[in-house]
Amino acid sequence: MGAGPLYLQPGSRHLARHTDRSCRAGAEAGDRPVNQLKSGAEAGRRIAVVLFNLGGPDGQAAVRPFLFNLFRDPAIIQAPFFVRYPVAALISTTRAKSARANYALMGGGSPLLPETDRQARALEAVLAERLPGDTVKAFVAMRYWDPLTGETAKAVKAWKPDEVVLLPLYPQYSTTTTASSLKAWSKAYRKGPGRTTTVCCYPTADGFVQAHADLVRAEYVKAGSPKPARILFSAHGLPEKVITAGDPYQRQVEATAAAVVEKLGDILGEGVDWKISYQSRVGPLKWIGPSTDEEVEAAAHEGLALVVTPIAFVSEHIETLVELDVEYRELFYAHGGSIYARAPALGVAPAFIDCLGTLVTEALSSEASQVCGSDQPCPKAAPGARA
Ligand SMILES: C=CC1=C(C)c2cc3[nH]c(cc4nc(cc5[nH]c(cc1n2)c(C)c5CCC(=O)O)C(CCC(=O)O)=C4C)c(C)c3C=C
Ligand SMILES: [Fe+2]
Ligand SMILES: [Fe+2]
Repeated sequence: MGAGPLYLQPGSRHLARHTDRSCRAGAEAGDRPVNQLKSGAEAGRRIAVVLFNLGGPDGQAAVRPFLFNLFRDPAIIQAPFFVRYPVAALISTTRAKSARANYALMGGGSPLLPETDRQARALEAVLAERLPGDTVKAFVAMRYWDPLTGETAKAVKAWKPDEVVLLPLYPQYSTTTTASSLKAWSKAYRKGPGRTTTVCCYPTADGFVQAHADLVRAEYVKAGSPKPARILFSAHGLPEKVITAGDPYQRQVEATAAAVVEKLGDILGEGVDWKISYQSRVGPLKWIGPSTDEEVEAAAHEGLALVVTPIAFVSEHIETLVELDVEYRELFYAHGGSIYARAPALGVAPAFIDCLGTLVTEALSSEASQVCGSDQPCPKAAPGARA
């Protein structure tokens, strides 16, 4: 597995540039008056914001090649090239049939790109208001399917930005997602124009947490405010050895859940509790737990109403629309559960998009090459951060 701690390079230049302020919940910089963010010399900047996500097949024919791209990534399968390629070919071929059936439930392909495009347009609108005089364009770079990172890097180069802000749509940092995307970007954007600043992660950033809390509360109320009930924060799982090797993902997922819980004091308490679980296990390795299916089954047996909320995905895709909405729902009812509700992914929730806007303005006003919307310790030098 890609457990190499790419983000911990003691003695690197990045480490020295990582200032104290870059790891605070990022509200201040975005709230600063615009004229404090840019001097006259900087007025009229061309600002490219690059949104990173995993990507998903856009139709049935794309499922196998998408899976091949995913499994040949050394961040996902850590093995030499000559082992990884045949393994990727084998897994993508054997997994393609069931994966195609799941994508067919969503109309044939993944909604991830249209969802991400909507987020890109919403972010442009927020930034156009916050940075009048500058021209901001949000680009989408997917890791395993179109628009692939190399293609987006070419488009950004051609646009000739003065500033480039790298903004992963992974709130919690992982070597398997954030680092993999940023590494691909570094390679593709070598010698590209503009000053680059990387947002590493934002597991406890204000608007991100608030948007989650609002969506969970609304879903719980819509379900009739049942008691006894459980709010289940479901995150994508990872092999245990990735975490043991130093990946901060699980710690950051826990920090997100704790921050959302703090805002849900009005519904949590007597008769309503919460838990974290991990979904989407792939392959034979031991993954972190508890698993979402175990927790769904346990809640049904305990006679609890369940409100499941995706906590590490910011848009709807196969793991929300099929796993959470179809598979786990069926599992819950099969085990005698009564009420199963699912809070939507953040999508273009205004508080979330506003938070992304704040992360971008904070990055633009930062001297450091990497900023982070978190009060948690962050990876010191994400690949992609400028030297
Ligand atoms: C927090 C986000 C994600 C982490 C961490 C992650 C790790 C991870 N994923 C796989 C294997 C698969 N992931 C697949 C799809 C997929 N995964 C994420 C997010 C995270 N993955 C997204 C956004 C998507 C795209 C979904 C879409 O709508 O297309 C798939 C393909 C689907 C399937 O066949 O189940 C696989 C396979 C591993 C092995 C891993 C960590 C090691
Ligand atoms: Fe995944
Ligand atoms: Fe049962």
